[in-house]
Amino acid sequence: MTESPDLKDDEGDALPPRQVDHERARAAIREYLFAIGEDPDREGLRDTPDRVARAATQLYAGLSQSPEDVLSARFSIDHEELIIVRDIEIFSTCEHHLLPFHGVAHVGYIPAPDGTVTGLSKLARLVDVFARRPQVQERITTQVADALVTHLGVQGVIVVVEAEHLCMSMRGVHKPGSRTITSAVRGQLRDPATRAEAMSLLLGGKR
Ligand SMILES: Nc1nc2c(ncn2[C@@H]2O[C@H](COP(=O)(O)OP(=O)(O)OP(=O)(O)O)[C@@H](O)[C@H]2O)c(=O)[nH]1
Ligand SMILES: [Zn+2]
Repeated sequence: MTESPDLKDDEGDALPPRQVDHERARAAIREYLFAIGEDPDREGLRDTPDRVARAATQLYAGLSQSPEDVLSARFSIDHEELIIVRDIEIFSTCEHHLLPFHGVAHVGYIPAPDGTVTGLSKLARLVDVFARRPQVQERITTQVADALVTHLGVQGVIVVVEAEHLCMSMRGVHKPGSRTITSAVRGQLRDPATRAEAMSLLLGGKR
């Protein structure tokens, strides 16, 4: 397994990618069902711990993936202008309540000075690497931006994420429909004119 530099221990050393321990997850969900007053042996719930453990391998697949693997697809096309992929659907899990948050991510970047770009789909894959972990929205946003700087050497990047958090909709404060918007901007895209152009392209025609 390759090391994943974005996963660090308390000393800042890189941790190896993590796989879901299926048996442990299954046993924990069975126990959780007992804890909420359910009977995990009743017919409808009998296979639920196993299903939830299998679902966890998808929901948290990003824990075993690293951004540099995704960004290894590179093409030299001598392009040094803004590239934007917007409306990338994003599903993540809030690390506070383990409930979903769902929305869209928009990613724009100005390639490295040598004009090297990555595949368009890789931007969406990069978002998934960070979204498929227990997360907060701000961290996904900054991790995507920083990965493009670190691994692709981009001259500028802007990432905007808009999402609804089910922990705010179906419990707690009970505010369905509220959307949280986060952004991260690096390099040349901090320039006000470039940033304004990027924002109008990112959000253009949507409002
Ligand atoms: N900043 C940030 N907060 C989040 C995110 N997802 C969930 N939260 C918030 O995490 C906070 C946790 O607050 P706590 O007071 O510790 O937990 P709680 O008692 O369940 O809070 P309530 O949700 O207000 O009922 C809540 O305000 C959530 O809205 C996120 O992605 N970013
Ligand atoms: Zn939450």
